[in-house]
Amino acid sequence: MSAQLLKHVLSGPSVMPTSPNPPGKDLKLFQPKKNTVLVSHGRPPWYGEDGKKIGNAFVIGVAGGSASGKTHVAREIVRALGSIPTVIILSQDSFYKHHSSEELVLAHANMLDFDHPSAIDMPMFASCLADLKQCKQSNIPVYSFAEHQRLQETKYLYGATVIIAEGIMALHDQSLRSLYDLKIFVQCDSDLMLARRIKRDVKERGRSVEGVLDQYLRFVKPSYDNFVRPTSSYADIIVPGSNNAVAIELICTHVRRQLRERSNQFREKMAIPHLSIKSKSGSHTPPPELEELNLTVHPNTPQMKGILTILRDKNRSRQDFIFFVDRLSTLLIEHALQHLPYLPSTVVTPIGVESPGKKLDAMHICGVCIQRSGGCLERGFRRVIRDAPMGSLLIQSDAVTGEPMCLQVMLPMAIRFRHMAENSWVFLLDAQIGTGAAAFMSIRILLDHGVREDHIVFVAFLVARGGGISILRRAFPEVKIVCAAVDDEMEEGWLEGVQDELTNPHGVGRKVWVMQPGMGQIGDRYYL
Ligand SMILES: Nc1ncnc2c1ncn2[C@@H]1O[C@H](COP(=O)(O)OP(=O)(O)O)[C@@H](O)[C@H]1O
Ligand SMILES: O=c1ccn([C@@H]2O[C@H](COP(=O)(O)O)[C@@H](O)[C@H]2O)c(=O)[nH]1
Repeated sequence: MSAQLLKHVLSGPSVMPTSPNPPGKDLKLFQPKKNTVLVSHGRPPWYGEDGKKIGNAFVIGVAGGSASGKTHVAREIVRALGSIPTVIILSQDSFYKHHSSEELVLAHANMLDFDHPSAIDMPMFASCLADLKQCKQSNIPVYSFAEHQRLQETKYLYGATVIIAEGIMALHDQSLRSLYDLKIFVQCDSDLMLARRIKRDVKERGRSVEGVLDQYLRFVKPSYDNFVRPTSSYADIIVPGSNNAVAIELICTHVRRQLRERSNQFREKMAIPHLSIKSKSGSHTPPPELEELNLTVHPNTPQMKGILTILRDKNRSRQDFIFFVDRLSTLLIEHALQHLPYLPSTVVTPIGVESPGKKLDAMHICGVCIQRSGGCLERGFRRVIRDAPMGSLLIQSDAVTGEPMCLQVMLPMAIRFRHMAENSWVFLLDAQIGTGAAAFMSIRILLDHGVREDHIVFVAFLVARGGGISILRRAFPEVKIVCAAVDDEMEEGWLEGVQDELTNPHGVGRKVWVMQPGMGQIGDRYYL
């Protein structure tokens, strides 16, 4: 088993991975949570150079009787996959329907049938699963076993490479079966299932032994015989409900092979054919003409030149650097506001004159900074656009392949819900666009959520003309890119032995492909 400890990301800042293998944690005791995106070393690109998605998430359906061991099998698969980037165990239990007060009275008397296929909201389950499979976000319902009720809240999920959907009826409907790449049925003796269910429901679901037995005889066993067991004929693999380590290893070998076939050396494609004119590697490709790039470059006023001169000066103090970065980000965000829609608006002035003007016509505006250096633009953003929610994306290069890896997605509410994302304007903030790999991934994440391409305004201090910008422009021509300057001169190459707390705490052998325009490592200069 891999030594990678899976981490729960997306449920709060405290769960950011701090190290792939924290000391003192017993991996055997580690229980992968259901309905949570589990991240090991990050998610590699799931799209090609054209910005279009390559394939879908790999979806496994796991059915079987109640307490047959479906959750156990799903968790063991996650554990055995170990370093697979991002996994969700999606539980069918979340999709039990909302119950009326009359139904709740029956439920608490063990008289409500939870084992009939009609008890589960199959269309909703299929639609959430289909969204996740297509790399879109989903806000799934939350169900309380203790209350026998669907709760008000929903759970936001996004970004899994592998999805394991488990439930007694997971193979029942064709609409679900058509979404699976692999169908599993967990086969278990009825007496073992009953014994496990009594133990589990008393301990974890607040039930009495008598109640569990009543419900079992009235609903659970007949339903197993009539609806659940027959679905085993749809399964690709029948896994025993106990002693199933060999079956699980076989499944994992299959999944690993499938994922390998889908991998795609993205960083190389972004960087290699577009070497800069001052490349250290000696290869020369003419950079694109500025007009071709369709950038919104801030007018090169003397004041702008002055700020850029200060920021390019490697001998400037950190205090100066921070002060002028904040000024520059304020100016750039002001400049970027020209891309938002405005409506005519007439006001009456204090001297009683009607004055025709404009007012902003955007429903939701939010900012998303690409960590860490995108955070340098946050202060400017907040100064100009008051009260706009901010989110962040953590994207880092893989230590071995150099691929951009998505480690954390913390998006504002307006983007988490698709209907709101479709009406949102998003300012994506990063200090510079070099290889363009992080910008590419961030734009793709927003598009996956339903943000319109022409509603994305990317704001960066500098763009490297010979970097990935032309590929980025070709892939996402509608995105507005606003910058202070476009640099021909930049440093380019592999940075070796970089130490960073998240992915490579010891700094050994880590190589990062860098293309840095004239301000160098802006995040380091601002924060360190
Ligand atoms: N292969 C197994 N070996 C030992 N105990 C198991 C195994 N599979 C499941 N169990 C135990 O049985 C109980 C029910 O399993 P669970 O996976 O929750 O069932 P399901 O999801 O099918 O309802 C749990 O307490 C679990 O620890
Ligand atoms: O409110 C509820 C909802 C469901 N159940 C029982 O749960 C099992 C399915 O869950 P497993 O994790 O697959 O065992 C099903 O047999 C229902 O009877 C419940 O008791 N109360």
